[in-house]
Parts: sequence; structure tokens; C-alpha cells
Amino acid sequence: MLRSYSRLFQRYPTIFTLTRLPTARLQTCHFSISSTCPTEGLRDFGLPNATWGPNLRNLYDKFLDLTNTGLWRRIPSHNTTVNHLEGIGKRMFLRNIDEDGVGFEYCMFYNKAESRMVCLFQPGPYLEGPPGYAHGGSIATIIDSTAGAGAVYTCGSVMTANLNINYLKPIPLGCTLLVDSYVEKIEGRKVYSRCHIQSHDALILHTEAMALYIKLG
Ligand SMILES: CCCCCCCCCCCC(=O)SCCNC(=O)CCNC(=O)[C@H](O)C(C)(C)COP(=O)(O)OP(=O)(O)OC[C@H]1O[C@@H](n2cnc3c(N)ncnc32)[C@H](O)[C@@H]1OP(=O)(O)O
Repeated sequence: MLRSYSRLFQRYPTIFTLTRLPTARLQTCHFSISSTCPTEGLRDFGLPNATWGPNLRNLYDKFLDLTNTGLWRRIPSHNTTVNHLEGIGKRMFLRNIDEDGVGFEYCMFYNKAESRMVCLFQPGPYLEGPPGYAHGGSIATIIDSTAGAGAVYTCGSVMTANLNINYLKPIPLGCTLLVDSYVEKIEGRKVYSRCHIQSHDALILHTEAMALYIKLG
């Protein structure tokens, strides 16, 4: 199985790479989270836009303040992990709608000391499942993406092997949520993460999850 993924990486070496070192050649691309990726001119979707509600904006400002402590960093968000490879028209699942605010509206912050990734998330109307509420698949997506990004920032390239979710309270569309994940333990190639989703004011626990990621390469 691993061999087949090695082939995948040879073909699309940056699929699971957050950024690519500018000096790295395509065939020998390192899985790196260097901030030196050539992203100038690319839109950063993790920045506030007009569709952000006041709760999302307030949470964003709080976490942005935390970046001044040096413990947290804001994670830039482009619409594809291979955006620097010209001619490849792939789009990240979470950024596959051009209009702002209607799908996954989010930004992430990472705390290295705590192996913790948080995502400030405002589910838009196109994520509807039950009338007025977020689809469970969209909730799984934001959990996997947040905890998965946390695993990548902590350990390098990973694939999700298992995702176990308890849906506790429905999530109204348009609300602001805090998706909070951390790497709990690492055993060999296995990376165990925990994640929960709470309302912006921490009064409602919407979702709890455990994830297993397998380190690659
Ligand atoms: C802002 C940033 C954006 C970018 C941030 C990007 C965020 C990424 C988040 C999204 C990620 C995805 O959607 S990933 C897409 C969804 N996932 C997939 O499609 C994965 C499909 N499955 C696979 O490809 C494979 O099963 C792998 C790669 C997971 C594992 O295969 P392998 O590499 O051959 O490894 P294998 O030997 O089988 O397993 C290694 C060890 O893990 C254990 N193991 C493997 N699977 C399981 C399992 N389900 N449950 C328990 N244990 C397991 C094995 O027992 C073994 O333990 P031991 O013997 O060592 O003890």
C-alpha cells in the first residue's frame, strides 16, 4: 500500500505538502511547512472578508493577538495545495466554491508547543444537510482538515486512516465555531489526534472526534 502512495507522491509530489521549498525541484520535493513558499500574488483565503460575521471576526482578532506571543501562528490558506504548479487545475475540497461565505469559510492557527491546530469556522448555506443545519459530511471535512493539518504541521505528510465522530448538537448554518484539535500521541507512524467543535462562546459542544493519521514517507 505504501508503495502505491510513493508512486502517487512521485506523480503529484506536493499534494500533501503545505509549502514547497523554492529551491526544491519537483521530483525531489520535500514535505515542508517552510514559510518561504513562493505564494506572492496568490489570494490568502484565511484572511477576513465581507462575509465574515462579527463573531468570526472577533475570534480571528483574538487569535491574531495570540500570534504576538510567538506561541501561535496563522496558517495561510490557498485554494489548492499545488497552487504553485502551473497547469494543474486542482482545487482543495474546502476551497472549491468561488463565492465567499457560501461554503467553508475558515482560517486556522497553529500552536507548535501544544501540537494544536484550531480552525475558526463559519459554515455557509451550501453546506446544508438538515434544513438550516450543517451536513454531517461537511462537519467531518472540517474536522479532518483541521486535525489533519495539525498532524501535518506536527509530523509531516500524513493520510487519514480512521476518523471517529460523535455528533452531539446540530450546527446552525452561518454560526461561528471553534474547531480545536491536538495531536495526543504518536506511536511509530501512527498519529492519534483529538478534536472537538464548540460554539464561538464555548457554551455549546457540538462535536467530538478522534482521528488516526498515518505518517508517509
Ligand atoms: C492548511 C493545511 C492544508 C493541508 C492539510 C491537509 C490535511 C489533510 C487532511 C485530509 C486527509 C485526507 O483526506 S486523506 C484521504 C482519506 N484517507 C485515505 O484515502 C487513506 C486510505 N488508506 C491508505 O491509503 C492506507 O491505508 C494508509 C496510507 C492510511 C496506511 O497504509 P500503509 O502506509 O500501507 O500503512 P499500514 O502498514 O497499512 O499501516 C501502518 C500502521 O498503521 C496501522 N493502521 C493503518 N490503518 C489503520 C486503521 N484504519 N486503524 C487502525 N490502525 C491502522 C497499521 O496497523 C500499522 O500499524 P503498526 O503495524 O505499525 O503498529
